[in-house]
Amino acid sequence: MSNNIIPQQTWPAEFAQRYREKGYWQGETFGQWLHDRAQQHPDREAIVGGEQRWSYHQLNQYANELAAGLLQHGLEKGQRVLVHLPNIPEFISVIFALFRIGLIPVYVLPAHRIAEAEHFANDAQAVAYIGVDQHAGFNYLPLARELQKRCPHVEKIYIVGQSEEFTALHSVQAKGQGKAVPINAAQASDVAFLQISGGSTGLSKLIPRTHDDYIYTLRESAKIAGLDARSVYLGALPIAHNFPMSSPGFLGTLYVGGKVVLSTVPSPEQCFTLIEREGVTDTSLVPPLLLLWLEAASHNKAQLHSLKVIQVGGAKLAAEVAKRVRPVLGVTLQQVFGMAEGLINYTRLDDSDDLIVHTQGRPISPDDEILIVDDQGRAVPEGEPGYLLTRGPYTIRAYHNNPSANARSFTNDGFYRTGDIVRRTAEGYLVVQGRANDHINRAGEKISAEEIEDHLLAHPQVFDAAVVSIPDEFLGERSCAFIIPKAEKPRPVEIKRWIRERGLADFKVPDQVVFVDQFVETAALKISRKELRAQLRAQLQNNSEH
Ligand SMILES: O=C(O)c1cccc(O)c1O
Repeated sequence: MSNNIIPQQTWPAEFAQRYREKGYWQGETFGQWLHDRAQQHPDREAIVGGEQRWSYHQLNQYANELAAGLLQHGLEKGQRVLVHLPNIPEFISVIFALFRIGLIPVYVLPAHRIAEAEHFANDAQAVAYIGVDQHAGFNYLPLARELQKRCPHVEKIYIVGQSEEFTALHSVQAKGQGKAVPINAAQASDVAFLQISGGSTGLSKLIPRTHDDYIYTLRESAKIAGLDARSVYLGALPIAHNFPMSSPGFLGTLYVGGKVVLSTVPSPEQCFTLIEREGVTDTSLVPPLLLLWLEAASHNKAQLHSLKVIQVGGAKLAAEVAKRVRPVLGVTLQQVFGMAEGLINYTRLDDSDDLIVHTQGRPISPDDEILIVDDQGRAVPEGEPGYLLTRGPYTIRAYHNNPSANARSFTNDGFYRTGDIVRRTAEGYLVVQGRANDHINRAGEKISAEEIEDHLLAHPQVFDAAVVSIPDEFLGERSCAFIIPKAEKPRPVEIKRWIRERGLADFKVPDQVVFVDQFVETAALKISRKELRAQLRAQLQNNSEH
């Protein structure tokens, strides 16, 4: 039963045919291309991380060994596996092992905790979890234990590092040594992995990406970012994120035969050292990190001399900050506006400074269809802001196993409602103006207001709660929880602790907690959550201005 991924709504045949005819989908798989690169340039460096330095031959071999070991453990094609790893080389050998034998990784962010892991395990009906003993001061073994207790279908747990009662990942690899595996058990049209959505409404949804569609974005993204075999990409953001994974990210770099350097943290201290030591040419950052890097580079630019391009995305970059990139860092800025569901826009490296500073770029593909519409779904006049809808050769047609989200998020003719509000310039570039969804974009992490409200409402002293985004100079946005207490008012720290103890990622803990007696002054009882959040946000901003 759990062997087969639930059938997806996918591209209609005539679209699929067009995407193949135009050469976007080339029938290639992840398992195949890594094998090809290892044949083409076995000794070239592929991955550097911590003390490890792997050639393409080694990466491919380790992926093979892991794949063979996992098959011996009884895992089967089509099954889902949670991959909960930080920026370490094993992240990459693990996912290629899974790709090769047609197992489906589900990427869990290192910052995610038991609540998220449980949700993804259930949603994907995962049979295994691959994690790490500890990272960034957090011990993941209790999480793995709890996960297995809550989700008995997660039968197998593999751990990088001290595995205690669980299976050590290296023992799986050892078991697979010298065993043959097929280079490629998957079809290019198969789902290769499940990426996670930002969770704009309620819980995160799973995003099924096929080999064909994702490899298309890698190939084009690498071209648009100017990557080639001499490129050295630094993974500074958590590489489980779609952005450093594929825009063009570590996968785009490996696709063209470059070198990937992994940093376990995105701090300027560690990253600048790696950039200098490894001759890093490209990296990607979210706006708050770019601010830190700009600050650090103002005294310390010499270490960055190999760096050529920085992609910035995940949240809107202020033009004032964008302007400082070239003078301060001596590199070309590439703005990226993308989403794990598909559509990616880039400014091009040879664009005018004006486009690079003031827009979020244009789509990858000539077949990315863009609609900008009003509340009634009618196209807005050119240049006016509206809701962004899109459809194309690498934008999903449905979430995994989620009919209600699919009904909300896709039009009948297969356009994805991105939830972003954009306008399009005369040159065809998009400028992000805002969003339709009530999520908080906290330094690139998208937090669903609804998800946090549900957890707050579970608190015994909370009568009602509304979570809103507040502009923040550094984070872009921070979260504020408005709470109507029951008889006894809890302290803000108790509310924050509550969210942590519910097993949620730290970035979801409200930055600010405000207690109020009621939400609306008037008798406007029929107010929507969305209007309510807007009112509260305005209220807080008015108060802070007075
Ligand atoms: O999800 C994102 O924010 C994002 C940003 C830039 C590039 C991407 O691929 C993304 O998924």
